[in-house]
Parts: sequence; C-alpha cells; structure tokens
Amino acid sequence: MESHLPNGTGPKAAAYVTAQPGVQRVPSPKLDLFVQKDFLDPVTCAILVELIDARRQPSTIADANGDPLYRTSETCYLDAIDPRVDGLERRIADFLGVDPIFGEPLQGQRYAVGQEFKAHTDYFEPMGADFLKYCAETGQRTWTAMLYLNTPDAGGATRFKAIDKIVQPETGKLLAWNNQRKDGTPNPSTIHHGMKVRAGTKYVVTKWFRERPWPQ
Ligand SMILES: O=C(O)CCC(=O)C(=O)O
Ligand SMILES: [Fe+2]
Repeated sequence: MESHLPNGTGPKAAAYVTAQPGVQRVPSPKLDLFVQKDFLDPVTCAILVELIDARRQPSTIADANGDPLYRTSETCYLDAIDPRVDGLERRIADFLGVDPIFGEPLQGQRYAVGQEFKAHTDYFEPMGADFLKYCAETGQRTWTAMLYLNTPDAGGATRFKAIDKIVQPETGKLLAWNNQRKDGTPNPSTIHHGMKVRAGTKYVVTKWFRERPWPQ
C-alpha cells in the first residue's frame, strides 16, 4: 500500500485510504470523501452510546457566529483509558494510515429530535478569531473520521452541499474526509451539515487529526 506522511497530509493521503478493503470513495474531484459500512459492530456501538449518554454536555463551537441554534447537539470527550475507546481510536488511525499521536481525543455527540449541526467546515478559519487558540500548538485539522453509532428513526443525515452528497446515518458506518487539498490548504468543499433528527435520537463519534502531535 502506498504510504503518505504520518499525519495524513500530502498528495498520497487519499490513495492510501482508497486502497482499504471495502471502502467506497465518493466520486468527486472536489474532495476526498470515503464511506465504510459496518466499520464497527453493533454491540460496541451500543456500548459507546451508553458512554455518551452518561457524559453528555451541551456542544460548543469555535468562532461563534451569534446563532445559538448553530450546533444544538450534546457532546462529550471519550476517555482513551477505556479499552473499548482505545481500540476504536487505533482502528480509525490505521484505516487512514495516520499515526494516532496526531489524533484529538475521540468526541461523542448526541442529537435529539430537532437538533442539528448547521453547515460548517471542521478546519479552523485561518483568519478567524480563534485560529491561534486552537491551532498554534497542533496545527490545522487534517482528517475527520465520523462514525454513526445508531440508525435514527428519521432524519440526521450528513449533507455535503458543495458536492450534493447526502450520507444516511447507519449503525457502524464510518465516514472520513480530508479537510485539506493536495497542496495542504483548507478545502472549503468539505462543508457539511449534520441535518436535523426528525424521529428518534442520533449518536456519532468523531475523531479529528492534526498536522502536529496532540499533547498526550
Ligand atoms: O452529525 C453529523 O452528521 C455531523 C457532525 C459534524 O459535522 C461534526 O461533529 O463536526
Ligand atoms: Fe463537522
């Protein structure tokens, strides 16, 4: 398998993920977006749902834009000391070919009916007020890996509006994209929207990787 830089950056990053068994690459020249069904088994997904339910707090955002309904979900950090979380973090890093030292702690999100995360990008705006606060030490975000832990009864899809692609939430399905273009600049075509849940509850975990190691 082709290698790329250990933080997941560089022109070969997408080639590495494309070579993973069973992965689907969403065809688009605008961004590197991948879907892997059944990445995690339903029993482990259910355990993670329980961990999120036990720890959830209202979500926050960087570069707050004054819209209190921008991100209405609840969030928690999941502790890598828990062996089930640690195993998943290593599997995600292996899938992307990224060294786990570049990973932020795994984050869980819970969306009740009507909750959403409006259209946004996961990288930090280079000219934004919060850029230095979030990026001075560890650099920009490189890859996002997001795993659906359950299948909500209705709604809760993830929409990539720049490429007109909607991914439906499904227990165990992994979604991963490169937040950078091949030249290392942030890719605005990664803009995505965690759409409103219409019935039931939606649970996801998200893992972001950085250009430089995350302090352990
Ligand atoms: O829940 C979703 O579908 C998207 C979540 C998301 O974009 C994020 O947490 O950054
Ligand atoms: Fe996001």
